[in-house]
Amino acid sequence: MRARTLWESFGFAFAGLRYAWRTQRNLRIHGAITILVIALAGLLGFDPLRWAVLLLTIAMVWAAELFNTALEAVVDLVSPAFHPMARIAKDVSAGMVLLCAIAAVLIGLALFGPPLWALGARFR
Ligand SMILES: Nc1ncnc2c1ncn2[C@@H]1O[C@H](COP(=O)(O)OP(=O)(O)OP(=O)(O)O)[C@@H](O)[C@H]1O
Repeated sequence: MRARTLWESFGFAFAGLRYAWRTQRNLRIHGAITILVIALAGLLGFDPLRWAVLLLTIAMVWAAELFNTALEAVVDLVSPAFHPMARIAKDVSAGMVLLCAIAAVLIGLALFGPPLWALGARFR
């Protein structure tokens, strides 16, 4: 296979992101939540450590969803017909996304809870 330019490689990566965005409703939901939490973190004046944890958490959920999309495509390619192992592969992958989403909610509570509580206290 011939050597690619860096731009061509980025092009493939963006094509993958575009495909996942177009076909995966969950990813678009993550997109909306990502914009909301980044805006809220900005309003609350997150410190650098809070930003780092927030961005890592967002990346974790997006990466899990993208990996799940890639795995679904591979499973559909090798096993378009029903197969118990195909079901296991897809279910385990869905479990990974669920686990990451639950962790993200808990991390979100830890990150946003104290500053929101402190903000609320000023109005009580
Ligand atoms: N080839 C297959 N053989 C056996 N079971 C399958 C197969 N394809 C899908 N399934 C079952 O159907 C479920 C849903 O699969 P599907 O490919 O529709 O994912 P999805 O619901 O679109 O997931 P997502 O919402 O993450 O895109 C799987 O978790 C699995 O249990």
